[in-house]
Amino acid sequence: MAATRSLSHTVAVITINYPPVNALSSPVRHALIKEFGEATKDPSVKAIVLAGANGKFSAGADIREFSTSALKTISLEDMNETIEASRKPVVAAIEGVALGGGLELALACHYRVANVQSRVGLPEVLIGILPAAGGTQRLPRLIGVPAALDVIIRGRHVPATEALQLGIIDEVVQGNAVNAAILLARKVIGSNLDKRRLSTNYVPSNPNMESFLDTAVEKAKKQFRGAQAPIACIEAVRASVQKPYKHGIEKERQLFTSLWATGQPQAQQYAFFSERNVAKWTHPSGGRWDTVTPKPVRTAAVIGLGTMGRGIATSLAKANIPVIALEQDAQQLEIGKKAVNGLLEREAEKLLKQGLAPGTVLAPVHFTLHFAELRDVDLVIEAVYENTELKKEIFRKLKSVCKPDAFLCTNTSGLNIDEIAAVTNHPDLVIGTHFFSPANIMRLLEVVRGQQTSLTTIATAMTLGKTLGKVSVLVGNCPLFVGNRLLGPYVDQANYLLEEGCYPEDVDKVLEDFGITMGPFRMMDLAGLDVGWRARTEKGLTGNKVLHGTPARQRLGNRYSPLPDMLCELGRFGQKTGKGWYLYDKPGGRIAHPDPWVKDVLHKYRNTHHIKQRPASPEVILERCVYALINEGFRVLEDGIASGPEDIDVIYNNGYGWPKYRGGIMYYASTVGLGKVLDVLEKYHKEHPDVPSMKPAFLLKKLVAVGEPPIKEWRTQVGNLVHKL
Ligand SMILES: CC/C=C\CC(=O)SCCNC(=O)CCNC(=O)[C@H](O)C(C)(C)COP(=O)(O)OP(=O)(O)OC[C@H]1O[C@@H](n2cnc3c(N)ncnc32)[C@H](O)[C@@H]1OP(=O)(O)O
Repeated sequence: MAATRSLSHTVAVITINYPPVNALSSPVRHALIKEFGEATKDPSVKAIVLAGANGKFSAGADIREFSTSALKTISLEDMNETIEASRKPVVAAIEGVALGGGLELALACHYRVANVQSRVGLPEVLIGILPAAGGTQRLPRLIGVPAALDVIIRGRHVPATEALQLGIIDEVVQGNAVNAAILLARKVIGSNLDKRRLSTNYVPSNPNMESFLDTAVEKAKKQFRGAQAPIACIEAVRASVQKPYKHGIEKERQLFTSLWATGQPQAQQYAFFSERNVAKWTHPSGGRWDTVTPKPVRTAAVIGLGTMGRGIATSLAKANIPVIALEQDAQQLEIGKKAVNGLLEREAEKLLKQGLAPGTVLAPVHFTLHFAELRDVDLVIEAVYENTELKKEIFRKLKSVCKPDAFLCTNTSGLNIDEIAAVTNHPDLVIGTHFFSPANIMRLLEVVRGQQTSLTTIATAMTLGKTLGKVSVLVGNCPLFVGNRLLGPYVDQANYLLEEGCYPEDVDKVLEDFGITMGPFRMMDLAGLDVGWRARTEKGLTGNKVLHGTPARQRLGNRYSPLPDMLCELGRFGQKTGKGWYLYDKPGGRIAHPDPWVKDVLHKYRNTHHIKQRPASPEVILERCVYALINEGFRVLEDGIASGPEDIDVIYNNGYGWPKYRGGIMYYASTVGLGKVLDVLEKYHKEHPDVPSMKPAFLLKKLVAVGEPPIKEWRTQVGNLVHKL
């Protein structure tokens, strides 16, 4: 049964029971209407409590139903109207989550009681839609327009204590919310419910309301660049102001329909499910997430307290895993300790605000200089800077101090895991973890399996990622793994565009207008141009190792742009030096100004190399940069480094500022049409055979040849391909 009913004296308790998250699917809506109808008719029932089984009220509408006709059976809002109209008081008992349609259902109830650990919210905007079951109409009526907009546009999960302060919740309890709701229900039997029916109230307004909403639209356009859902949310809330409820509901429906037609909800919902699917990892050997048992990680150690190590140590402590943090000398240890303690204090403040005792959530971090103290930990994360020799030296030490079954992780953004694992006695227990900075905030984690990494090690690292609140993607071991590997051809195209006539701000603008958080040049300035320069110097692409007589714009017969090297040779490393592709007010400044010096250098460079200036159109800039990413994405799939397009998309959405409303790089390719991507790449490659990264990938050609199957079927084609190679 999708919903059950029991009786507690005069109170009927109707419980949604639809694992895993009590989504309000068509069977649930039918069952709720049936149980509710019976409870309403039953003269022995004087009040009703609505609850969710297994400690969760409801995660809202069943997202999988949006693209089916099931949503049209009984609409959520029809159901909500029936509940709100009840003459018997209805109390929502919120445990776990009341999100989206779940909160909208609770808002249709006359009272709401929540457990202190629960969260409520209207996160529809994050999946490209708006709360269209009365949420944009009832919430402003309850808490006013500014507070409602803040909750709706950001789609944030509001902790119960904050929800109480905002007025969303009537009562917060430490214990069982259902028992508390029954008590409240009994108290309010026979009371006047007129004011508790939110749809009958008017939204508080003031003369500045229209301009407040106009400003909100302008802000949202800037902040969410191209995402339509936040704007639709504001327009729906606008329709609630001083208008009858029915008017607003009609507007909600219209906006939902127009949003659906943009394709953004479908892309964001693909992104939502992809994030869940990547947890269901598979290994080329046949091992899978559901057949391998992870080992518990009760204690962990972090080696190196630079930016990454601090974030990782904080992340572990936040997940209630006691940490031993190790540094090489007393001074570094002291600096690291201060930084970690600062981060933990901020976390403690957040917990206090949520009414939670930090001591029960945050585990202790112990700081040390001594490797011997790592002897009992279950898992070590080495997070020293990117240098294979240094990492190997540390892993040699770990081999002699750690217990033999300790898992050893190396945090790297692209070094060879196998080379590091080879210096230990148990390469099967070694795995790569590529955290993104700041590691205590960024959600993405690339988990990198080496040749010998065992399935248990993989399962343990993936589970740890989940415990840390990360979205973890299992990838294979190749230089730069998935995320950074794809950046190579993308940045190359951006550099070539400069050579040919564009300026950094032209290229960045096109990609940022497309929705990418930061264009390639602003991104490089932020990351530090010296990082790539050092790597190119080590590879012999620039610096003293380049053979005398090598043409400036060629390496090993392929096209090469020396422009970034030229900047670095002049000490222009980006934001940190106040100069890079852009000019900043001061070293460490954040506001990028187009730099006349860069323009001048580009003019001279083009003259020196006899390059005819041909500024590219926005369409060409977009295609060259984005299709370069896509093509490398197909190569990553061919090489078995990522196991499906979703993996690549999750990585780019969560670690590289790709706009989620475009689904992901590979999803975007599927919406453009693989045939078109192939044509553009083929044309480019014909004109520039010296840019091998733009040679269309075999898998792309194959998918076009088999009739461009939908993205969910690409995995099968990859499987066939890998078997045949
Ligand atoms: C007409 C429009 C009216 C209303 C619109 C809506 O209500 S839209 C839905 C709004 N709700 C949300 O966006 C909530 C989405 N879910 C979550 O944020 C998380 O799942 C949640 C509830 C916080 C639980 O997180 P947790 O990490 O514990 O689990 P996980 O995310 O892995 O989810 C478990 C499985 O449940 C599936 N799922 C979650 N929410 C929904 C949903 N609303 N509809 C359908 N399915 C949902 C999720 O995909 C997981 O499935 P699995 O097969 O196990 O991978």
